[in-house]
Amino acid sequence: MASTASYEKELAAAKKAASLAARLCQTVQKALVQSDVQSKSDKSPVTVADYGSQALVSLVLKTELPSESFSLVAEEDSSDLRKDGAQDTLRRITELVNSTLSIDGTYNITLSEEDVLVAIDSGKSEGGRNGRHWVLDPIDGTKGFLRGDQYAIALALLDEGRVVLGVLACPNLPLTSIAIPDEHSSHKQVGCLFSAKIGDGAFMQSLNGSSSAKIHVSAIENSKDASFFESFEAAHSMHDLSSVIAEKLGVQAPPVRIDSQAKYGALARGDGAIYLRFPHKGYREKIWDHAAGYIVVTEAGGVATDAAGNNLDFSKGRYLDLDTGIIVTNKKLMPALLKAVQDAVKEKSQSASLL
Ligand SMILES: Nc1ncnc2c1ncn2[C@@H]1O[C@H](COP(=O)(O)O)[C@@H](O)[C@H]1OP(=O)(O)O
Ligand SMILES: [Mg+2]
Ligand SMILES: [Mg+2]
Ligand SMILES: [Mg+2]
Repeated sequence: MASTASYEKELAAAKKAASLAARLCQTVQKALVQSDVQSKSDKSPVTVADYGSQALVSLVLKTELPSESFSLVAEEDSSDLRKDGAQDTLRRITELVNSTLSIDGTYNITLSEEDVLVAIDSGKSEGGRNGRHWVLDPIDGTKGFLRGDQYAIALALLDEGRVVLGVLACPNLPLTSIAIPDEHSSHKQVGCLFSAKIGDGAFMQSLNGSSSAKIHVSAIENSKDASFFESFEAAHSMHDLSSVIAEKLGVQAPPVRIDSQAKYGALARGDGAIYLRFPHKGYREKIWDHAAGYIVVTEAGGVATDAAGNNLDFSKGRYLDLDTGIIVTNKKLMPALLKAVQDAVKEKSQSASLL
C-alpha cells in the first residue's frame, strides 16, 4: 500500500543517482563554457550529457534497489544513438559514464556501449496509475545548460499515481537566495540538491555533500510584496500573460527569469513567491518536467495547480492533462493568484475573439 511505505531507501537511491548525474553534467558544462564560440553553437555536448545522465540514473537506481521491480518514465531513448553516424557520440557517452563512475568510486562497474544503450532504454515506461514508476528528466533546461545557466536533473517516484518522493539536482543554483541579484554573484557557492518525501517536508543540501536543512516556501501574504519566476525562454511561456497577471496582483518586482525546474527549488526555499508557466498553444506538458519540482514545492508548504485550480494529475501516463498552464505559490496567495490568472486568461481569449 502506498500510504504505509516509508520510501527511505528509494529516497537515498534517488539522491545518489541525481548527484552522480549532476557530476557528469557539470563536467560537460564546464568544458562547454570554456570552449570557443564555434563549438558553443554545437548542440552535441548537451546530447552527450543528456544521455549520460539518463544512463547513470537508471544504472544507480537498478543497482541500489535490486529487489524492486523497475519501471522508468524518462525523456530520452536510444533510437538516435543506434543510427549510423552516432558511434562517436555513443563512445563519448560511454567514456563519460565510466569516468564519472570511477571518480565516484562507489561502484566497481565498467559499462560497455551496449550496457549504456540498455540503461537508457529502461526509460520507456508509460507510467500510469498502477504500481511504482520512476520519472526522470536527465537534463531539464537544455537551453540553460547550453548558455552556461540553470538546469536540473529531476527525478521522482510515482506510487499508485501519486508523486511520493522527488529530488532536484541544480548544479548552478547558488546555495543562498537568488532573490537579490548582487554584484558578487559570481563568487557565490553553487550546487543545490533539493529532496522531498511525502509527509516529511522538503530539504536542501549542497551537492558537495553537506547536511540537509528543512526548507519552506515564502510566507508572504500580500501579493504586492511577492516576486515571481518564469521561464528564461520566451518560447516556453507566454510572458505577456504573466505580466498581465502580475499587474492584476499588484506585484511590483520584475519577474526573475530562470531555466528549468530550478524554479521549483528556488520557490520551495522562499526566494520568490509565485511561479507562472503558460506554454504556447498546442504544447503538452510532460510529467518529468514537473513531478520532482511539484513534490519539493508542496512538501515545502506550497501549492501547485493548473489555471482552473485543479491539482496536477501525474497518473495519466507520460503527459499531464492541463487547463492552460501551471501556477505555483504559497497557500495564502493562491486564492488571489487563481482569480488574477482566470481574469487574465478570460480577457486574453475575449480580445483574441475580437480580432
Ligand atoms: N516549446 C516549449 N514550450 C514549453 N516548454 C518547452 C518547450 N520546448 C521545450 N520545453 C521544455 O521546457 C522545459 C524548460 O522549461 P523552462 O526552462 O522554460 O522552465 C524543459 O523541460 C524543456 O525541455 P528540456 O527538458 O528538453 O529542456
Ligand atoms: Mg524538461
Ligand atoms: Mg530534458
Ligand atoms: Mg528535451
